[in-house]
Parts: sequence; structure tokens; C-alpha cells
Amino acid sequence: MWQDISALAERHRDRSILSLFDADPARFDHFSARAGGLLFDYSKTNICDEVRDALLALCDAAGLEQKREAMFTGAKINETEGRAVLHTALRNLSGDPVKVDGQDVMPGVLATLRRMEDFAEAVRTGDYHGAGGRISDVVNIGIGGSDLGPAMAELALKPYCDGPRCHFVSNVDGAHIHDVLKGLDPARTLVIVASKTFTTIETMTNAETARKWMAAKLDDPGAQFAALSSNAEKTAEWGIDPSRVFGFEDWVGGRYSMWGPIGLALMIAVGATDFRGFLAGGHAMDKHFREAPAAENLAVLLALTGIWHNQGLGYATRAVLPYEQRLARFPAYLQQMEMESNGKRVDMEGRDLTIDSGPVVWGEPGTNGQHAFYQLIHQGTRVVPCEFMLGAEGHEPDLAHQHDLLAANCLAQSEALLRGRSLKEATDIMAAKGLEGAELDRQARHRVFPGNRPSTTLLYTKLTPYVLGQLVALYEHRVFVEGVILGINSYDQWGVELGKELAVKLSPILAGKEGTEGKDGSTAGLVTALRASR
Ligand SMILES: O=P(O)(O)OC[C@H]1O[C@](O)(CO)[C@@H](O)[C@@H]1O
Repeated sequence: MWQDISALAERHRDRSILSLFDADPARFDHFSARAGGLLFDYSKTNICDEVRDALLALCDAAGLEQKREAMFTGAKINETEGRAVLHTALRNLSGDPVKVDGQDVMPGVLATLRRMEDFAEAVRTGDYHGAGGRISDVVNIGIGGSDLGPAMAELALKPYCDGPRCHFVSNVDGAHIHDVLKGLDPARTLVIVASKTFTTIETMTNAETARKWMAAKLDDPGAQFAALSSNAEKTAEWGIDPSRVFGFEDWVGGRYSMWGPIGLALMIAVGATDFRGFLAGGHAMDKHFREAPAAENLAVLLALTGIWHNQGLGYATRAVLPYEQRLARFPAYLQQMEMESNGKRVDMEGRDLTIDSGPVVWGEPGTNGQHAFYQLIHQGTRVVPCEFMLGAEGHEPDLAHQHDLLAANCLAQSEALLRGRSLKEATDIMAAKGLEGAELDRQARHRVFPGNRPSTTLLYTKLTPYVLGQLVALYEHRVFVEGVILGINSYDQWGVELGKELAVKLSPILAGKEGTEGKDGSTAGLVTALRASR
């Protein structure tokens, strides 16, 4: 199968995408798909019928349909941890049974959702309050999946945020928590400690700092703490009242957890109704992913486009470029979701992969990126497939003209990548400015755009809670499909462990309590230099 993809990639690598439009005037219709108000356009890639068929054959060969059902029905597809992968149950608003080990998990999921809603509404109305009155600020302390999702979504849904202000602290760098707590009133602050394991050193260190900050002013600082975790034993040890502990099961992976208790800060910010809207969008995308035929399935097509560009054509990165300032944290959120999931080197059986695993994912919102790294995207020697995202309308009707300009920029960028500018066109432009001879040629060559660079565009109506839910779930399923085709486990993350273990061992060495024996020359040298400059 992979040989077919390689052979096609060899054959089609340099063919003109524009010529594909010439050959098929309805190419846009043939190479785009719609679902629930979303439109995914992949016509500006060099995928043709033959390539698409070969990519779809990869899905069949990998047993995508069976594996998808296995995920949705609670099979333990995270084989290295012996866990089911059921974040979809957290947004299963139908309440239809979902079984793990023969037990329906839905009653528990829905009961926790209702508890979260009661608490969030109590915080918002003031029924639950701090020592100094109504809660004005919520500080979510967490990292990775216990931070990126709610932080990304709280920014994305700013127009819907009408509860207390929310802040997110993740970095163990004391500057982060210091800068967030500075200016907050401990008597009116709720601290949410978000950690699936409740052992993550960054989070527990920051939580301790927050507790001291509160204890300096309040008699009962614990009363203004809540915990989101799978580890009830540890939350109890830490002294958080069970009424403010919101638990979830081990079948919710950290980077897929914002749909449940990890979303509490978001729920407090936007309210229970909008949070349910977010869940409904995710649930609708689940239904689409589960039911739509592969050739019309947005998640499958998004994944296949990624596979074609990364494993087929060998483009090592992909840029995610939302033309929506409020999606500023979406690329960072996707970095964890995609790279922690599909950045693996062995298959399910532990054998070395014979193809590359997931790409480097990066990006920034347009139009800002245009004034930063787009130079490389247009004229650099490496091809970067670009994934544009654009809403049909913004939330500021009186600034609609700015939204039109934003949209024009987005479409212009994908057009420029496709079309490019030939040497002849560049020469004509420079000649019109009066240049001649060798200088004309030299100046023109700097103004050539190779073009024929692939991009996709995902259009949505407006960034509502529902649409955000659709988008996040779409990307989750894309990661699933890519992982299945690559034959890897997308739901473990062993690659983060070694650095954590070494950091624990380095702490006493840095503190001067232990020596640097056994350390490599560079690490020992850096420790010595750090100690000397303190
Ligand atoms: O929620 P926890 O257990 O604190 O973990 C935080 C993050 O750390 C990781 O385990 C990686 O270090 C992520 O997968 C996870 O989202």
C-alpha cells in the first residue's frame, strides 16, 4: 500500500495544481466536503482521483471502520496502558449507553456534568463565594492537557464569557504564577487544581504556591480550592473537600479531556448552557465521523491530506493558520493533541516504523503570521503545507469591514501559494519600473514565487461554542485516523517520561546537595556554570 503512495508521490510531486483545475472545472466541488456547516476544501493540493483512491485504500487496509467502532464502543485501544479511549462519552449528550468492561459509563458522566454545572452556576451567581464575597477571578492551575484545552477555548469563546475572569497558570517558572496572582484578591479568587494524575510536579508546585498565597490572607484557604482529577486519593490527601472534586476515569486522555471536568474553568467563564453547546458541537462531529462514508468524511479527508503531504510527499511540517485572532492558542492546543499523539517511533507491536510518524505542527493566526514567517512559506526552499481556517463572520457586526479584509487576506494567501509569480511576470513588473539588463534579471529573480504550494481551507460559519466543539472534535478524529493508518498508539505518551525522571534527579544536583558524577560533560558543565553564577 505504502509503495503505491510512494509511486504516486514520485509521479505527481511536481505536477501543476492549477492544471488540475483546468482539467476539471468542477474541481472545487469534487475536492471539498461539507458537514454541519463546515466546509473542507482540499482542491488546492495535488490530490486527484487516483491519489484519493489510493489514500482511501490505506483506510481500508488499516481497518479504520472496525477501529473507529472499537474506540466508540469502549475497547481498550490504548494497548500500552490497557485503557479505553472514550473522550467521546464526555460529550455524548444522547446519554446512549457506552460500556467499558461491561459497565455503562454514561450515568457517571452525566452525573459529573450536572455536578459541574451546579458548581459553575453557583460560582457565577455568587451562591458559592469566597471569604471576601462573590468570586471575581478563577485561576486554573494545570499543564499540557489540563491547561491547553480550557485556555484555548476560553480565549476562543471570549464573546460568550460573562462569568468571573479566568486565568491559566501552567509553567513551573515562578514568574507565571507570580504574574497571575499579582493584583488578584485571594478572598475573591477560586483556584482550580487541574491534574489527571494529581502528581505532575509543575502543577503541584504551583498549587502549593497558590495555597500559601491564600493562607497568608485567609483563615480557611482550602475552601476556595477545587480539584479536577482521576486521583481521588491524592486530592483528599491534599485536603480538597470532595464536594469540590470533579473526577474522571482513566479512559479520558489528558489531551482529550477538556470536554469533562478539565473544562470547569471554561464552564464557569461561559456558563453551563454554552458549555453544553460546545459539547453538542463535538457530539455532532462524532456522529458525522462515525456515519459519513470515508470519501465524504471531514476527519478522514483531513487526515488523508495530512498523510499525503507528510508520509507521501515528505513535507515534515504543517502550518495551522486560523484567520481568527481568538483561535490564537489553537495551534498550540493542536501541537499537544497531534504531536503527543502521533509522534511515535514504533507500531502497536513495538516494531520500528518504516514510514515517518506525525509531522511537526505549528502556526499562528493570520494576518499576523503574514508579517512574520509567510516569507519562508512562499519563497523558502522547503514546502510547508498550510491549513487555513476561516469563519464566514465575526462577532463584531460594526467591524464587518475588518472581517472582510481578514477573509480577503486568507483567500489571497492560499491563492498566492497556488498561483505563485513566474519569472516572466516578475520581469514585466520590474521592467515597468524602468529596470533593464542584468539588474532587471537580478531584481526580478528575487520577486519570483514558485507557487504550486499546497494548502487546505476549513470554513466555518461563526466561532460559536457549538462550532468550536465541532472543530476540536474534527481534529481529534483526524489524529485518530492518521494514527490508525500509521499503525501506532495515539493515546500513550511515553516520550515525555525520560525528561521528567532526569529533572527529578537533577534538582538536588542543582541545589548542590549532590555532585555531577555520572553526568555527561555538557550537563555537568552547565550545572557548574549555573551554580557559579548564583
Ligand atoms: O493532568 P496531568 O496528570 O497533570 O498531566 C498533564 C500533562 O502531562 C502529560 O502527561 C505529559 O507530560 C500530558 O499528557 C498531560 O496532559
